[in-house]
Amino acid sequence: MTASDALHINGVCKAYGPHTVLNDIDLVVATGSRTAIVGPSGSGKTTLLRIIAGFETPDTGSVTLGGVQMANGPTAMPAHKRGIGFVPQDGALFPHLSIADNIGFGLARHAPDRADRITELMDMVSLDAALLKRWPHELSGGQQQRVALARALALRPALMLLDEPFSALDTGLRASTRKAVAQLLSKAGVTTILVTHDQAEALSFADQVAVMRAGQLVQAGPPRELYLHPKDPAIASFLGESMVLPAQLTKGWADCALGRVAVSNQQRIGSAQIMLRPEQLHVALIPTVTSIAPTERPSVYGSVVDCDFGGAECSVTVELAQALRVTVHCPSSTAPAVGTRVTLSVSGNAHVFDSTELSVPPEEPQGPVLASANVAAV
Ligand SMILES: Nc1ncnc2c1ncn2[C@@H]1O[C@H](COP(=O)(O)OP(=O)(O)OP(=O)(O)O)[C@@H](O)[C@H]1O
Repeated sequence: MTASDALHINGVCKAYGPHTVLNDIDLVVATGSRTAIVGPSGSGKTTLLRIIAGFETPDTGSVTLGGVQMANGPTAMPAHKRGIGFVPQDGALFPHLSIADNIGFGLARHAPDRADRITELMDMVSLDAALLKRWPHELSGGQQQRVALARALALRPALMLLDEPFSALDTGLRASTRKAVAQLLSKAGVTTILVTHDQAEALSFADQVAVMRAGQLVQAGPPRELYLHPKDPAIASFLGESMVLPAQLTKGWADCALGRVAVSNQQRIGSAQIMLRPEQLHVALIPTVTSIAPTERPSVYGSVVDCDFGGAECSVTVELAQALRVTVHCPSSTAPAVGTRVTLSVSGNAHVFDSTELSVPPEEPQGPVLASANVAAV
């Protein structure tokens, strides 16, 4: 453990009766950083957050915050002594208290600086002090979430836990509230853990993303690292649209249904599964043959069979050889029409999934594989 590591979770296990909910969780969260915990419903995210907060105890394993032990198996420090802020999904403001009294709930009633501190907290969460006299039901959902955050910040917590705090907000408000909250927590230097179902939210909010699956923490790291180099296809598709293809690898190249594609792993040879993100795929109208040099000729041709209009972007489905279909996102302004013949090209490197059984070189070198079943997802 180092002094800069705010939170250490070591070997945490939790079961309810015969049902194991958390299985040997290890996680480190650095001081002042933001971690997002994502995973499918029932994977154990909220249980882990509740153990950190002190609302539940682990069966085994420990939780340490700033060098102080919060829990070691069922022996645990009470939640109110931990110095941890918690903002639940619905904000959970007290409906019978004014906004000022909600924010000042944990502050000493007769403290001389109470009013100043409440105004300062309103300012921190970018709310007008004129709202202090209102009741919770007189505020919008986004304003209520900010009040809930101000109430949690009032006690200057060492760690802030956010349990899906933006999920009740509509899309536009959700994005702006998320950004504002991220900025203010970062400015205040508060270490934060966010639990969310929304992978885009996790990727944009956090310095570290931790992916949970069936009670296990399957991968944790910087958002870009997880998005571009997920450990397995399930994590890949959980973090965004992905296309997983069987391929044959040779020295930095993969031969697959999309032709020859550069890969990030130069060492691997033989059979493997590779992944591309949709933004790496590009369609273009077929150029006249004389206008391109032979080496630049794209290797894959297809026909547009569907174009799904989505506002700024269209999802264009292209049928390749052997009836393989691939969906590509294009700006609506340049999306090719159904029936158009197009070329499909790939930019950047494909990610190669780790797989020990596939890293053994095949006995016979194999030629390029162009068409194969299994163009998964997108
Ligand atoms: N108090 C409890 N008693 C029994 N089972 C529980 C209890 N709390 C949670 N569980 C079970 O533990 C599992 C994990 O629940 P948890 O709420 O941690 O998942 P989650 O990943 O947060 O899910 P969601 O995204 O749907 O909120 C679920 O199967 C749930 O039914």
